[in-house]
Amino acid sequence: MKKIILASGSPRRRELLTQIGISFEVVKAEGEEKITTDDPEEAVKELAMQKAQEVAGRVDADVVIGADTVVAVDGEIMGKPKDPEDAVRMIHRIQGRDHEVLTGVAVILKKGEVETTINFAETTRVHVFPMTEEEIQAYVASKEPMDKAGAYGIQGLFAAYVSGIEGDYNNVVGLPVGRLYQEVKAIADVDLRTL
Ligand SMILES: Cc1cn([C@H]2C[C@H](O)[C@@H](COP(=O)(O)OP(=O)(O)OP(=O)(O)O)O2)c(=O)[nH]c1=O
Repeated sequence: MKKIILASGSPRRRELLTQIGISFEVVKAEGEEKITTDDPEEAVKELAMQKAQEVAGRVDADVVIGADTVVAVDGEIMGKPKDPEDAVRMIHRIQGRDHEVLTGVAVILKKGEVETTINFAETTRVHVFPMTEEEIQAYVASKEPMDKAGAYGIQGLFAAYVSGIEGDYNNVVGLPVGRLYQEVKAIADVDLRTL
């Protein structure tokens, strides 16, 4: 059996890869990633690649998958909230309007001496109902926002405030598994489920 590594500590990404029948191990990337651009698409691609490269550099594997998710609204990139006040600020920015969730994906594949890299960003538009101050405070008090980009989880309590999305739902949760699986098959001729 060839070795696939997910370079992410996110339980959501783990569940999504497992859901489509991929067997893998988790090795969380260490150190701080650095963004060198303020373009959200380029930023998430860069962050995902840094995570995948860090792990591929120290662990022997056939495939390493890195990912990073951010929320973008009016050109502002929002990662995870620093504290509850930051979470309140982020929810204020997205309530009652649309924003984008971007997940960058990086895959490093090694076949003998040949190394292939795949790096893309997937964007999903999310529409959020208007929220009252009480609703925002109660949502942040639930602690659900604290480990999530943009301070919300569409798969959790926050679903009560989502009126719709355009694009891949799994991308909002943290990994566009369909596109990931298909791109690896098309570009590297590798089936991640049977590798
Ligand atoms: C917008 C949104 C984000 N998220 C999550 C997905 C990611 O886990 C997290 C964004 O943080 P990331 O920094 O992308 O990932 P991570 O820190 O969880 O894991 P690692 O750095 O080890 O790869 O936000 C949701 O679960 N639901 C949502 O609706």
